[in-house]
Amino acid sequence: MTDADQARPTPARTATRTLLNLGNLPPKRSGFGDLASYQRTPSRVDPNNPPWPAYRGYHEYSFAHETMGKRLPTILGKAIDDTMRTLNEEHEEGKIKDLLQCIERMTQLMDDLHSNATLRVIKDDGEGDVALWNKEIARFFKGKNFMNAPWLFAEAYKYRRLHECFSISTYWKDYDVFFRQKCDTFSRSSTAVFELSTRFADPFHHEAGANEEEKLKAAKLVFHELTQVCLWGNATDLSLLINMTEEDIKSLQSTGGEHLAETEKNILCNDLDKIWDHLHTVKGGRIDFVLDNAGFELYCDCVYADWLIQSGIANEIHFHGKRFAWFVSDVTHKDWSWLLNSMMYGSLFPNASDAELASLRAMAKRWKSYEQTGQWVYEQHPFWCTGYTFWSLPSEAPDLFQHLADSDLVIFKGDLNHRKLTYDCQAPSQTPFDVAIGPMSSEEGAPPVVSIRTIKSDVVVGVPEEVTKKLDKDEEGWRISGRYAFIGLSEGTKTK
Ligand SMILES: O=P(O)(O)OC[C@H]1O[C@](O)(CO)[C@@H](O)[C@@H]1O
Repeated sequence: MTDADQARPTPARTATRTLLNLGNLPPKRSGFGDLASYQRTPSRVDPNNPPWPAYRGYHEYSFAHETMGKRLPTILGKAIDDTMRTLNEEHEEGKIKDLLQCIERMTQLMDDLHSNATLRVIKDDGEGDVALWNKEIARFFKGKNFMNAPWLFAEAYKYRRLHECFSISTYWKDYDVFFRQKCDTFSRSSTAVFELSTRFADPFHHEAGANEEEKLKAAKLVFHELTQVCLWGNATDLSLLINMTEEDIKSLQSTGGEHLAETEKNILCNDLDKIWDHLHTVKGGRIDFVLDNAGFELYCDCVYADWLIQSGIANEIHFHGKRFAWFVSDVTHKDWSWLLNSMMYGSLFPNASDAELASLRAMAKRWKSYEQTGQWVYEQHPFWCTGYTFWSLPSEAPDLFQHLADSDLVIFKGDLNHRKLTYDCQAPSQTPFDVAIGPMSSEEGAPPVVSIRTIKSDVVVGVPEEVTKKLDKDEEGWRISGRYAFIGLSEGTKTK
């Protein structure tokens, strides 16, 4: 019996059973059509039963299988190595013993992953999300394990359990097992970092004597290119690229105009023009970034946000990060501060010229001043680190929804946010983006929402069926390669 069958209400039992002899009719056949083409009625959607069938770890055809079976244990193994390294560098006995217990808990988590254990509740570690987690487990995932729970939930649960290994300790509550990797990748991104800083350190200005029409045209061109810089910044994903060389990093970080033009054809759903039509009418507004990865991607997001302020479109930018280490490279407050401070004071790039370093500092100085004046605000709502998809955002985090509703545009960065927006299920690819994100587009007060993602997992919406069918046929692995991308807009209901 499939999960979908299990969720169906049991029909009322009839008093007597009538057995018909159907011997002359054609035999019963199974396997009619593709399960994925049936949409669940909205009232029956819940975290274990998405609008279309979920991806689950036991689905060997999906990236869920590879992730749950191989990638997560590898990531956890590396996390244990990192913690051992910290242990070897520590000198206080109390802290050493405490950290050893964290390592024991990580080893237990590894056993649970390997043995496909049942998902237990999260221990009360005083975090603001415990009630949300345990309510969801009790209501929808009782008795489920890592492989048969929907992939999105099981994967998020693993990162929450990893956090718990530390959050219940005495001295290591905020320890980030991925911090070293995140810093290291940024410091190996010098080519692309300086490509941008040397262009954007000087305040943005229009050509002298340009008229309004020319200014608008120029702004549109910058918008087009910077949005793509912000998009391809999402390609440097540490959870996928476990042992990246400097050359790998360089080829992923496309910031040059020529490369951008070449890669624009890989944006399978491209609402850039529609987004500009909306954005250029906004003056001194508020834009929100629901962040994805730290380091280079965050740096690109900040360059973009800086331009949004300088162009007069926005006067306020809210950045939404995670409260703790999440999906390897997601931004935490520590990553945010580290980026700005290492740009300003660090010496991460020993081969850089004085002019390059000066350009980086000039930008960091301006970004820090935005923070001081309150034009840039960093936030970290507990909801972002739960297993809920964003279909549940209005109901499970109404305060956050109301807050986002005040924005002129909410930009969701990256693959994971895209999975959460679309319920990470097997929706037909031609499903329009605003249909796929459900309440985030239809709820009263829903703000305009943009998803900017390089495609790194199975779910694809907003793309004609013939395009995905051809890719499925011709290019194995295209859904996880990060070679293709998505930039989609939902206008929301605010202005309607
Ligand atoms: O950093 P991003 O763009 O959210 O990508 C995260 C990656 O990890 C995944 O969650 C799979 O583990 C996918 O969403 C994607 O492959």
